[in-house]
Amino acid sequence: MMGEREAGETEESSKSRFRRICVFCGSSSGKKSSYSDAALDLGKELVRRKIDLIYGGGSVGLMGLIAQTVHEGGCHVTGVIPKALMPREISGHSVGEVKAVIDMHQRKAEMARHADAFVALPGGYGTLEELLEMITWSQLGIHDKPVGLLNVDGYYNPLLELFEKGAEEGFIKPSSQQIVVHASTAHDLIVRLEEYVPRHEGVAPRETWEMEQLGYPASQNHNN
Ligand SMILES: C/C(=C\CNc1ncnc2c1ncn2[C@@H]1O[C@H](COP(=O)(O)O)[C@@H](O)[C@H]1O)CO
Repeated sequence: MMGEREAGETEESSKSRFRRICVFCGSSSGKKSSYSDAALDLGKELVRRKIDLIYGGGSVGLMGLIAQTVHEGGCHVTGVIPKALMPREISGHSVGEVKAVIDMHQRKAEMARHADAFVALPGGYGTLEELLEMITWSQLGIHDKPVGLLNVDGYYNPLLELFEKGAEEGFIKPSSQQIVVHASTAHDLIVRLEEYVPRHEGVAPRETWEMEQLGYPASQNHNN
């Protein structure tokens, strides 16, 4: 008995608590094929669960792989890209919807506002900065959306160890350690994100952190 589901759908593919997930990932592909495989795998997992993608725009590196996979799978792709990165020689040719924004700050605010959860694939400084800001915003109570690390081939082990050390040394509250959800496969990570319940105390109530107060009114739209 399939109930409300269509033929071929599993329980996982028929519903998700997330409508859109924001993925941060390398503008390069990295040296191991496992990084590209993981980007493709995550893209397929989003499609299976009918989750739309928000990402940094462009077609370079792992960003391009996941965007292409989600787009070809029939889910919506929104690339949020600062005007300065829009020339094709920098970011390549985007798929799906492209939202042009003024700068990196506005990009992050846009991504954060529209996503229901965040996932970081392997990446460099840009990915780390985006990931850490979403963790910090969760810690402060700006949002309570799940933040996940796809720890492909142990790429993020040193960062996870640093977080442990931060807690041991008294810089990260034990209650804030649960903000970061991690797994080594896309399937396991999405399952954990679906189950995530925020348990830490934000520093200030969320209503007092409206994005509008950060200088990015919801009505502001810089589509070209
Ligand atoms: C620097 C290079 C290409 C720049 N092209 C980019 N296009 C779109 N978005 C980008 C680009 N570079 C960085 N980003 C954002 O940061 C994350 C990736 O940065 P990383 O340093 O590669 O990890 C990504 O999530 C984007 O939001 C040529 O390599």
